[in-house]
Amino acid sequence: MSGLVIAIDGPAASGKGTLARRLAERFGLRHLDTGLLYRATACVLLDEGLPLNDVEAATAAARGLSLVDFDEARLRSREMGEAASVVAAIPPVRAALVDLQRRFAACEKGAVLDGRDIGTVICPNARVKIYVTASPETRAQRRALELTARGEKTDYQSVLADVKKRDERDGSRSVAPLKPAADAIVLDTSDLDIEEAFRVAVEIVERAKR
Ligand SMILES: Nc1ncnc2c1ncn2[C@@H]1O[C@H](COP(=O)(O)OP(=O)(O)OP(=O)(O)O)[C@@H](O)[C@H]1O
Ligand SMILES: Nc1ccn([C@@H]2O[C@H](COP(=O)(O)O)[C@@H](O)[C@H]2O)c(=O)n1
Repeated sequence: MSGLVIAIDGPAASGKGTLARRLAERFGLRHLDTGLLYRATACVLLDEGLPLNDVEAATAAARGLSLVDFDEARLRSREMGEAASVVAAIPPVRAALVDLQRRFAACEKGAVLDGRDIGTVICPNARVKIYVTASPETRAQRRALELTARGEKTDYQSVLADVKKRDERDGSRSVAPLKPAADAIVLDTSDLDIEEAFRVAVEIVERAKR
């Protein structure tokens, strides 16, 4: 039997990265936060002073990515999340990143990947698919707290506007739009703290392993 591939998808700040990291630790698997790939692609364009809709430059940046060069703290800024969702809507950029993600998932033991299209496009045969969501207001509150703790100047209303804009852009693009796979289990964390959400996610994985 092939390895245990766990696909975690969901909108911005829903808590999928937190769950993916913890599930990887619990089940002894590698973890890939695929959002970092799009953030890193956008970062190359911003650093070179190029527009985010430059298809050729964005595609070349995606093809040239090296996971080891990531400056995670910088990539996780609010500016980079917004820029990532612009380059992520360019079909050749997405195509350039497919193999890298599938190779990561093909590890013998399996892997945990989180993003927007893991269960629908990257790993349609994943043994476990969880679609993590929460209300926009809850997600904005969590993200605003996180950014403030990291020293980024921010306020709840503008983070909420960002979250809604990103939902709209990610959900309406022509290729690999954000949506739950038909066979995903939807986990709404609006009324769950991190521990509660993790307990439910572990149960989902344990059930799928049986
Ligand atoms: N169930 C929860 N209750 C409260 N806070 C949470 C919960 N899950 C995650 N968080 C917090 O919310 C913030 C966003 O979580 P996380 O980074 O896991 O989301 P994400 O979906 O991976 O975001 P992104 O799409 O931007 O990568 C973090 O500060 C995290 O600690
Ligand atoms: N599989 C994925 C992962 C991410 N994206 C796009 O990148 C943006 C940033 O992602 P985060 O998870 O780090 O917030 C996101 O808004 C998406 O536009 C994607 O398209 N597919």
